[in-house]
Amino acid sequence: MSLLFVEFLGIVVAVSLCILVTVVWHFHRQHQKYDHLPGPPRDSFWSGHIPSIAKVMAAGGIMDDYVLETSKTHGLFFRLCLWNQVVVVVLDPDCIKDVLVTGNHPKSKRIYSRTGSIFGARFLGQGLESQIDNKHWILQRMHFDQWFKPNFIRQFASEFNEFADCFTEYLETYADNKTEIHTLHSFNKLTMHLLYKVAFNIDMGSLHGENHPVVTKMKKALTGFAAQLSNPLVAVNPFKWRFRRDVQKAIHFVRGNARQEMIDRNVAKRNGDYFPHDLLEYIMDLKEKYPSVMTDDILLDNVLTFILGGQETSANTMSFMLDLLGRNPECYKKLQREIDENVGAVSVISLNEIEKLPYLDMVLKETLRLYPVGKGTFRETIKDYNLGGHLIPAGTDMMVSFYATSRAEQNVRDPTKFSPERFHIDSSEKFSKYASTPFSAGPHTCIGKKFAEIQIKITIAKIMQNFDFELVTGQSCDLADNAVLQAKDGVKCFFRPRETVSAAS
Ligand code: HEM
Repeated sequence: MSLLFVEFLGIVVAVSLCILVTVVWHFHRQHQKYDHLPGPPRDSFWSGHIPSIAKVMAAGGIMDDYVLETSKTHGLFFRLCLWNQVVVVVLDPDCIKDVLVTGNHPKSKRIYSRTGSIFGARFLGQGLESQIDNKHWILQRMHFDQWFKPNFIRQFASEFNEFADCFTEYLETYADNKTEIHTLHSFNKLTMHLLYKVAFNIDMGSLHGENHPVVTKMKKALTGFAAQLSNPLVAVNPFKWRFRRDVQKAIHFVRGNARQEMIDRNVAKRNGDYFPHDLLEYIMDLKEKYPSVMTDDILLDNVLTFILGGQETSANTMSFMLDLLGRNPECYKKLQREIDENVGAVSVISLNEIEKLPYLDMVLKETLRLYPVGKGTFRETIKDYNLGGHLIPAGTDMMVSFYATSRAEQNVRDPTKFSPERFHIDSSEKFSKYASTPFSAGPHTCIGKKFAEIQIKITIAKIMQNFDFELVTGQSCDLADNAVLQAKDGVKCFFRPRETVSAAS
């Protein structure tokens, strides 16, 4: 061996040792900063609690199941280590109020900066969901809040009805009590078509047959979104290059399509054509009034944000609702009775009629308590912060798991039981309103809550008006975590037309 080679080897070993010592020191300092907080012991110095989380996921659970399990032994406030990153988990309702509402904490930069682009392709960009600059977010939110106000959304009641009718017509074709309907696929198509129509006046065609190309590409983009959020290694894995390329192409297609819609609308407006006050119209007015805030790119970011925020969330909620009703025949019958008695067979369900269905409201709330499809959210401390008597260092991510909070025995009585009555105004069971916040709370609360509630209630009421259904047997209750919470088997049902529907009294 030449002297030169030995010297070279010596340098390589010394540099590697220096790197190792620096990394060990960094990990050690990171852990030390949080050692005063409660939490389970780390599985490993390097990966922290990742092995335990991976074990739960390998057994068919989601990360939030691990969080819920941990809360049984470590309480409603604890720290978790994900590699060198420490996350403070907050499941205590009073602390959640502080994290989401009163404490004025911004969204976590580490988490939300990853939602702006997927594999380098701009996706949600700097729209409401991914905007981490608070000043810019406030400006956008202030403008969009107007469009999503309940009184504004009410004017779309006829479109919500029209789409629910298209959906029942679609179901009729297969309602022979022996054809399996994958309700999640069907609801996904419905919510995508409805969003495009109500928000952008775009007709995506029939619910039967092949998907519209935008639906197919959007699905691909969403798969990439979920993959990037759940496993950052997908972005660098050389064997995944084809997947990354397809996702990038899909995103370019979807953004290009939305951009073209905006151009076409401009031309049509110049020609004096009539348009409803849809979201696109509203967005384009904003651009004229505030050209420096609402650039073309920011507007496109928000178009995609509303589609992403509104489509799978509502579709999954409706599937979970059918699943829970199918497994709880008494609740099913009670809901059907309420709809028969208050709405009967009317063909257009107005918002006044929807307000006459308190049990439907309770069923929706209880469904979202058990399956908060948005799962959770993250905020960040900008200075050292005292939360519930625990000192949290500046720059820490605080995770609120809606799923684990509303399933924790400390927060809700008999939490795994489906009991819509617990949301009755006179219920003897009292729990904090921060024990179940599926639409989040505080300034970042879901902007589309009213939109989702109206859409879901009209669609479910129409299904119950027209059909009886039962779950296909042998389906698992396993959950999948694909950016939103999903039923792995998609909630398959058999439908049959109802024989008689009594008139509303
Ligand atoms: C059952 C249906 C829905 C559920 C459970 C849900 C849940 C949530 C949750 C938990 C958040 C807060 C996320 C966070 O704090 O990071 C959120 C935010 C948001 N949602 Fe929804 N959502 C639903 C439907 C919708 C609909 C229909 C739309 C639009 C058409 C929408 C648009 C948004 C937007 C834009 C945000 C970001 C708000 C902001 O940060 O200013 N969502 N949603």
